[in-house]
Amino acid sequence: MTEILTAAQMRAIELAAIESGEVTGLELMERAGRGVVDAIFDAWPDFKTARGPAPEPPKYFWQDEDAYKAIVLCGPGNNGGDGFVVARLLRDAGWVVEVFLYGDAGQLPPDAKTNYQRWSEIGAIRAFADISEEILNGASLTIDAIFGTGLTRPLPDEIGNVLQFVSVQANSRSKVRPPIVAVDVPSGIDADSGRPISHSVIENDEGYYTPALTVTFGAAKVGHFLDTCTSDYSCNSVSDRRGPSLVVKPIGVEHRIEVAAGNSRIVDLFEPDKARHIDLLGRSSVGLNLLFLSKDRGGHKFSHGHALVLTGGFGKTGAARLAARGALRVGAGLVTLGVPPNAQMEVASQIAGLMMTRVQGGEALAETLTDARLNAVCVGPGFGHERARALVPVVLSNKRATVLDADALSAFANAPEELFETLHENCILTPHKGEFARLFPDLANRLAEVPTRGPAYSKVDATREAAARAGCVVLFKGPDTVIAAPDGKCSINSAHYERSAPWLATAGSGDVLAGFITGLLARGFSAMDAAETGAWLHVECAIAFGPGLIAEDLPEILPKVFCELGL
Ligand SMILES: NC(=O)C1=CN([C@@H]2O[C@H](COP(=O)(O)OP(=O)(O)OC[C@H]3O[C@@H](n4cnc5c(N)ncnc54)[C@H](OP(=O)(O)O)[C@@H]3O)[C@@H](O)[C@H]2O)[C@H](O)CC1
Ligand SMILES: [K+]
Repeated sequence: MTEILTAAQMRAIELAAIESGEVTGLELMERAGRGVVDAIFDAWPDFKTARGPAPEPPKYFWQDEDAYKAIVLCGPGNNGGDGFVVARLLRDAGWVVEVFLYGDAGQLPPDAKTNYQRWSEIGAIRAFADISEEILNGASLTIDAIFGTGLTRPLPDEIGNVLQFVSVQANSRSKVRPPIVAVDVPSGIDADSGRPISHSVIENDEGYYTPALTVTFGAAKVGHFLDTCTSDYSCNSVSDRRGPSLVVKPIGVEHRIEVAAGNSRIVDLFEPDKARHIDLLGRSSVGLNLLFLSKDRGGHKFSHGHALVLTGGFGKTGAARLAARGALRVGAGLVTLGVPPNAQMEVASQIAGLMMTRVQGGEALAETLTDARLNAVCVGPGFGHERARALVPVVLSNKRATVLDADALSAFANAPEELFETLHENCILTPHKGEFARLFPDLANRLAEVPTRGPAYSKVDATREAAARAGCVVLFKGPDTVIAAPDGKCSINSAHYERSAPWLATAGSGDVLAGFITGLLARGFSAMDAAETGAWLHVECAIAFGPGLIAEDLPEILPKVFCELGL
């Protein structure tokens, strides 16, 4: 797990570092600008040479001069200050650089003003009004240093119009365009929520602009992994196949940010309210309870738990069978499918390795659950609303660790409070966007409103509120899956940037996820650990399988993922 920060947390760290006397704001800005230029040269090694010929393939630009040319768009705050540093360093590296400033140079904050002056001594600064399509198209690279973590309100039209064009540039699939590098955060995107504050101004048919590369400082920001910030429109990224890149450059304040297990966490230092802490489930598995996934040599099947996966009726059992297969592969000792009589034949012919028991109504289910060895239940995939309304209360009253998915959630759309009253701390709800809106319509509406102020209401906020209301863990699915516990503990399971897994968007993939989590519950994981580990493994499986993935492949590739983890 990796710590990710809100804009306020990052500001607090920066301030503490400056106030302690260990670094000046100006030095931090210099390191930030240097970080951007280093990241550019890492991403496009040809740019280091400062002069053409244009790299082949791909063609990054239209070159009509010897030197590479950068357009640097600077805003009125410290993000703009970083832009002036980048301009100077690129020029030192032999580039032609054109700088544009939004706003009044006299109003720049002190460190940005110093760097403005340093640049003024070596180059011109023009107003935003002078920017044209021709200028932007004639560059090898555009640097977006307009706004970073300080964005508070909708963008003025003048900036919106430039970003509108940049957006078309970045998103064009028909032409090779000069890449865009965002300093800290793509301008107009709120650093906490990943949502555009300026929605109406810039969004076009192809969506918000996606930089080829975003370079952020010290730690990634929460918004980098949420909502629009993770949309994947760019065809002009560092590597087209991989999609947009996010690079975190150190600026010397990292000792103040929790980086490794055992260190004090940022939240302990700056926010006594531990609930504000947010983890990122990224490439690193550090912090996940993976050792617990190994099976000790002396164990037998009952020492790894017994999961019950309830199925729907005839013709509707596929989803639950996928979940059951996931539960078995993730290591539950036994998995039993609870099947209504009309689906027995269908299930019996397709369940190698699984067991089956007859579960028609509430009485039969209560009887089944008298077996205390059944320690985890999955209910919802392919279940049907009627069956869910009858059986979910029985499952919940038996207080087993339980995953409620799909129909087990939607069936309570008219009376979510009824469901919340019966949930307990060992439950996990796994809604996708539509199911979330059925159970938490007010939170979904708030999330759907176009934000007019930053920090904007985010998927993290909504999931935390939902978990507190439901009194159990909520895993809000999507390409930006957010997992929250009632006490506010929260993580984002990222499937973006170097962990991009677009093939996961396939029918049945959510059923397998519910099965993974149920299997982990059966193995004794706590609800939050099971949700986090299940979601993380789910993405790892998709990455391990790659293109062509269908849901059935997810459980089958899990052994390979386990092997690579050294289990
Ligand atoms: N955190 C670090 O360790 C470092 C951060 N650096 C860089 O600094 C920015 C954050 O700088 P900050 O000055 O706080 O914020 P911004 O540059 O993003 O923007 C603030 C200014 O913009 C005005 N503003 C905000 N929204 C709008 C808008 N919609 N339209 C017009 N103007 C807007 C705001 O004005 P106010 O009236 O709201 O005060 C500010 O003037 C961070 O992202 C990093 O890039 C350091 O350089 C390195 C260390
Ligand atoms: K920016």
